[in-house]
Amino acid sequence: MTDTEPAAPVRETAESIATMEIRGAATIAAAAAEALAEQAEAAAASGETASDPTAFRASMRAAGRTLRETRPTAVSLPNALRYVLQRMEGETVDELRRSVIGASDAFVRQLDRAQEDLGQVGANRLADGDTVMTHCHSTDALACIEAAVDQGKSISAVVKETRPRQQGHITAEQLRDAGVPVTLIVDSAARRYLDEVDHVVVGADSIAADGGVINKIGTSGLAVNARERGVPIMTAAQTIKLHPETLTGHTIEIEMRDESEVVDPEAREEIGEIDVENPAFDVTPPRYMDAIVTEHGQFPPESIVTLMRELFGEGAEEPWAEP
Ligand SMILES: O=C(COP(=O)(O)O)[C@H](O)[C@H](O)COP(=O)(O)O
Repeated sequence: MTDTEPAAPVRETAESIATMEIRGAATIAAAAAEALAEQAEAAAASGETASDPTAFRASMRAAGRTLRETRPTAVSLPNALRYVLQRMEGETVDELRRSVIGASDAFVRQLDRAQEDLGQVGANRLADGDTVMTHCHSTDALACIEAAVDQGKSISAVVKETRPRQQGHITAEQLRDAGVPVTLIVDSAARRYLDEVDHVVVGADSIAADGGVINKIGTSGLAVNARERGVPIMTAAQTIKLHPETLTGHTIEIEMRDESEVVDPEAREEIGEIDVENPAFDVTPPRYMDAIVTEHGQFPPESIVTLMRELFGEGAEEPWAEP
């Protein structure tokens, strides 16, 4: 490692986030915070960063930039980096190291607690005997369903497979392990099954100031169909999913992923000269979402801006940027 090049654990975490071995907004946030703690340990142990607080700080910012550049849509990633790097303080390398490790630990603990708390709120919206429909794999959404089961409610699930990467299979396995009877369907069967469903529960990668929910591609179509069938839909999202930059008019970048996730290279050869596009996320307008469930309670999407201001003020700092 040179003094500005992040340590191996940061590079490995960044690679795992980019290739989606580590995925899902909350999991990405925890991994990023933990990688910063590992960077602090490594930087305090060797080279110029071990004796020079300025070099140490620069190496932490560089690690933040490497992690930030992996995936653009889930705001939990920059929010995690912000939380840890804003709490980096001290005159000596040892003080700086300890502050980073303390902030990283506190962040991960808060994530777990927030998920538990929002799970209770989401569970209260579900009734004994309900069938829920899910999209993609969201640990926040699963927390609601699992909490409902823990409350003694009998819940069953219709799980969308979620092309192209089929994260629905992970959801199906986890719900099965929680004792929830699961029916797995292809995405295009969702509308047909909505008549048998009492609630749609999804997660979020980001929530915009106007209450728009950014989540796995297909969420917005599901929400429109759910509204048309009269099925309530909630987003389970802890507040690290609130996107502070949208308070000042910025839009959220939708990640475009490689076409090989949609068509395998052999089939691609055969298809020849056509465009293949693979947007990973979409935006559900607030009017199609019934509630955003957070660790602070549930909110109508249009009022989420109040919570966002309270938690993030008027904007977003970038403590990983070069001074
Ligand atoms: O859209 C996805 C995952 O997309 P990908 O698989 O592309 O990362 C999830 O619904 C959110 O990230 C919320 O997940 P969680 O509730 O676990 O934060």
